[in-house]
Amino acid sequence: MDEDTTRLPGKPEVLAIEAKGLTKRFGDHVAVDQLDLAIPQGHVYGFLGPNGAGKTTTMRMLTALMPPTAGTAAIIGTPLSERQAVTRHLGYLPEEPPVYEELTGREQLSYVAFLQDVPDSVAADRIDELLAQLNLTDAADRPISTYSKGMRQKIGLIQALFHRPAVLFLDEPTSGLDPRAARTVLDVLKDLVDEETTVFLSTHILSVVDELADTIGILHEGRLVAEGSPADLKRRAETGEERTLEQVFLEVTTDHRDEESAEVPT
Ligand SMILES: Nc1ncnc2c1ncn2[C@@H]1O[C@H](COP(=O)(O)OP(=O)(O)OP(=O)(O)O)[C@@H](O)[C@H]1O
Repeated sequence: MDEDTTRLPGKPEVLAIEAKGLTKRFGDHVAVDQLDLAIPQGHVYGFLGPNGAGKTTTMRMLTALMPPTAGTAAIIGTPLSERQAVTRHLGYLPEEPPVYEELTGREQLSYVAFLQDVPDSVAADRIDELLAQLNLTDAADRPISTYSKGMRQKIGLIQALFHRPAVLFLDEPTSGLDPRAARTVLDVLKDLVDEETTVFLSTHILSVVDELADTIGILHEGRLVAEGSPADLKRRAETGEERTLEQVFLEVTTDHRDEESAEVPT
């Protein structure tokens, strides 16, 4: 039988991110509780939730950095258990981007290119292009130890997208950025989405997901308590009344521990 279900007529396209019953326990504490996700390729998924809701833990599991306690997940159809294969499909910008303080921004990116087997001739041009796109050219040859938080964040973003991954996981990508720098990063993300990159974006900045996300998922106490398009979430099903994303967030992140439903609340 043909394994490639993407090419069979009538069969659904392989999902960018699929999770079934994904669960993480730390001792008695359930940080992520039976999470199901089905995110199509090319989508932007905005992942919201209060502090401690389990967002970073979810991203660490989906990027194969932390094994789940239970459940399964796959990136572009490759199960997380096939760690090497799965990491080729994905890029990850964690909250604290991993960088060598003593290297310059350019050297750090050259090192990343080397680790990713990108030939020097190709890497140099791509590094120049990305540094320019993120307004880092002037700082490129200074040690990272002299960088501001926002500059580090941009280097972290370049690292995450350098190998042109199909799926990009971003933890607070605009954290520490001034409004102009945040706009630059959002424009870079929009270009990636135009090229069919799937973006899984965790942030506390609601306007960012409101602008970029095709689907928003809200996590509370490890459970997905709401999921839908920004427009659907903001429209009350019963009355058609409009509300802000902030109102939705505040409503669905009150105590939902005993509720089973992950539907859009009305
Ligand atoms: N390594 C760990 N050991 C024990 N508990 C952990 C560990 N990592 C996370 N937790 C706990 O799991 C829960 C979820 O944490 P997580 O960092 O995933 O939340 P978050 O939604 O990313 O929060 P924030 O918005 O504050 O970054 C928290 O209660 C946290 O204390």
